[in-house]
Amino acid sequence: MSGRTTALTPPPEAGPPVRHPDAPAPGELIGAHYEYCFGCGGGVPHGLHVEARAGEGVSITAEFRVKEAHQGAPGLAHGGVLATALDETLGSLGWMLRVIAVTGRLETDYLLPVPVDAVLHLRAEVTAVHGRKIYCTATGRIGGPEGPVAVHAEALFIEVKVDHFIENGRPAEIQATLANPDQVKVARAFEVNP
Ligand SMILES: CCCCC/C=C\C/C=C\C/C=C\C/C=C\CCCC(=O)SCCNC(=O)CCNC(=O)[C@H](O)C(C)(C)COP(=O)(O)OP(=O)(O)OC[C@H]1O[C@@H](n2cnc3c(N)ncnc32)[C@H](O)[C@@H]1OP(=O)(O)O
Repeated sequence: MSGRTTALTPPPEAGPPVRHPDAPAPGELIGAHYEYCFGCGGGVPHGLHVEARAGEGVSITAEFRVKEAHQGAPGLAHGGVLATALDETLGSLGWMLRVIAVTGRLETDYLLPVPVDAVLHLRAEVTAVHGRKIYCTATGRIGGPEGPVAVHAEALFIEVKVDHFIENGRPAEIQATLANPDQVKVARAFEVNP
């Protein structure tokens, strides 16, 4: 495709991604990383409620059902919402590498309109890693897991420590999160000590 930025092309020194030995088994459901995450949290009524599963290698599969609250045009999903679904799926790749990573850059191609009530079948994979930089791609298909590609993304995620959230998040939510044992368990899964 044209117009790609060089920032999304791994440098020659980049290495292949390595699945962490403690990564969840293929097919295993990956729960929400944060209850109030707009992408995956159960505590957000109009959120996307993306449901992700570990894939083979360093990959993730996920599903997102487009709801009325996600429209941009009559009966069609908003492009930003679809980018969120891709971003969320890509973010879950951290579970396979056992690192926390945030989106640095996300480029999205919209190939087909996605109607309300459609299920977007998502798949993301890491293509290369260079230091803290994680190069990855994702697709969203409609009509089934093997259906036509409706959206495609290329992204660069950057590894961060849990301090990234503690230093930058609004204190009220950070304190509530650190007081929640389930949430601390999620952070521990990444071998960090909040
Ligand atoms: C307290 C409780 C904690 C709760 C959380 C617990 C657990 C979390 C668990 C799981 C998380 C799991 C899943 C998450 C899933 C989905 C969420 C969706 C993902 C998101 O929605 S996440 C939100 C949006 N995201 C941001 O909010 C980032 C804002 N941003 C920054 O916070 C900084 O910008 C940062 C940290 C990215 C980098 O800052 P920095 O100072 O650490 O590092 P630096 O700038 O040196 O960059 C290092 C190297 O990356 C290159 N680089 C950086 N940015 C680039 C860009 N845009 N384009 C091209 N290259 C880029 C540089 O060029 C350099 O490259 P080089 O090393 O070659 O020089």
